[in-house]
Amino acid sequence: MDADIEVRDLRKRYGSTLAVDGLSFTVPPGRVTGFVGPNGAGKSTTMRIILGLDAPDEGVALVGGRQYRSLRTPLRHVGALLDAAAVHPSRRAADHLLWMAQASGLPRRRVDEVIGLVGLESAAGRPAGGFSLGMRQRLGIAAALLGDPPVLMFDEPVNGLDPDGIRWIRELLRSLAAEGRAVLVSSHLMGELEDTADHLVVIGRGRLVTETSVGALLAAASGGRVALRTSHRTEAMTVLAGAGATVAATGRETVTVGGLPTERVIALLSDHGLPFSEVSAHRASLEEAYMELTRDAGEFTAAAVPGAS
Ligand SMILES: Nc1ncnc2c1ncn2[C@@H]1O[C@H](COP(=O)(O)OP(=O)(O)OP(=O)(O)O)[C@@H](O)[C@H]1O
Repeated sequence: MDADIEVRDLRKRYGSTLAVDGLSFTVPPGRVTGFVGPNGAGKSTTMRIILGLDAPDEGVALVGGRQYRSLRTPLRHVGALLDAAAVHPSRRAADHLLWMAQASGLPRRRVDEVIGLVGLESAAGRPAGGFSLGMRQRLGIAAALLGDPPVLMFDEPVNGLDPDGIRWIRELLRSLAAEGRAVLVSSHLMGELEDTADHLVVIGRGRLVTETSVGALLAAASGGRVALRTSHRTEAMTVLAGAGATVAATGRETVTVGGLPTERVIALLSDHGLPFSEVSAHRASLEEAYMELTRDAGEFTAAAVPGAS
């Protein structure tokens, strides 16, 4: 079976809300694909449709070339973490996994394996109702991994986690992709995916904004700009802007400069006796790249910032 997800011309309406509006994208094997868009963009709806939990009005969603509902043992094809709270509170973690494994004809030893993979050994015999959010996320991930599936989907997996939990999930996602699996991970915050995703599917109001590699997006957003650190920020900005540069303050002592080569920036500062401690090629953050990407899409930006006009 192919390890990929294919979404083609998907459309889904709830009453007067068009949640997904003609969306198409693919999630190939061997990399982490970030699924990004503001709250309400249609990410969860798309994931639910991929998992057969909701039916599209138009279009198809395929896992390994097949519709979810046609899979006889779905856990072996795709694992998903959509809602970490979806475990009966009085059920012990190991029993929850065993029940899932038995329903899919998976051996009991697989339960112990996934408990080990997510580091829940010491809590496996306890009722899930007493679990912290981080432990519930781990249990949800253990369930997703149970069938050793080639395709994995995680809806906002780092929501509410502490820095250790976030680091753990990032490393796990990367290692699952390195094993050749197709990994789709959603987030409404671009920055969260900076160190995790290789590729991005960006959506807004149910429509595709762009499908791009993280590297290409960052390179385009960094586009020949120079990062400058100086204790004389205001004076430096005045001099550089006077020479035709586009300047933007990024911190108390930091500025990005567009439209002038590095040598010219250095020459201008030196000519005006302005000290600087650092001049380097600017590396945009994913958040900056995202803002740039959506800046001209007025409708999309308005959706990203409720109440903005
Ligand atoms: N079952 C439903 N009934 C009615 N409207 C719904 C339903 N599910 C989603 N919607 C609406 O569809 C739109 C898309 O919602 P969805 O949850 O898919 O977005 P999202 O990108 O996952 O957002 P978030 O980042 O907040 O999770 C929203 O306007 C939402 O209110």
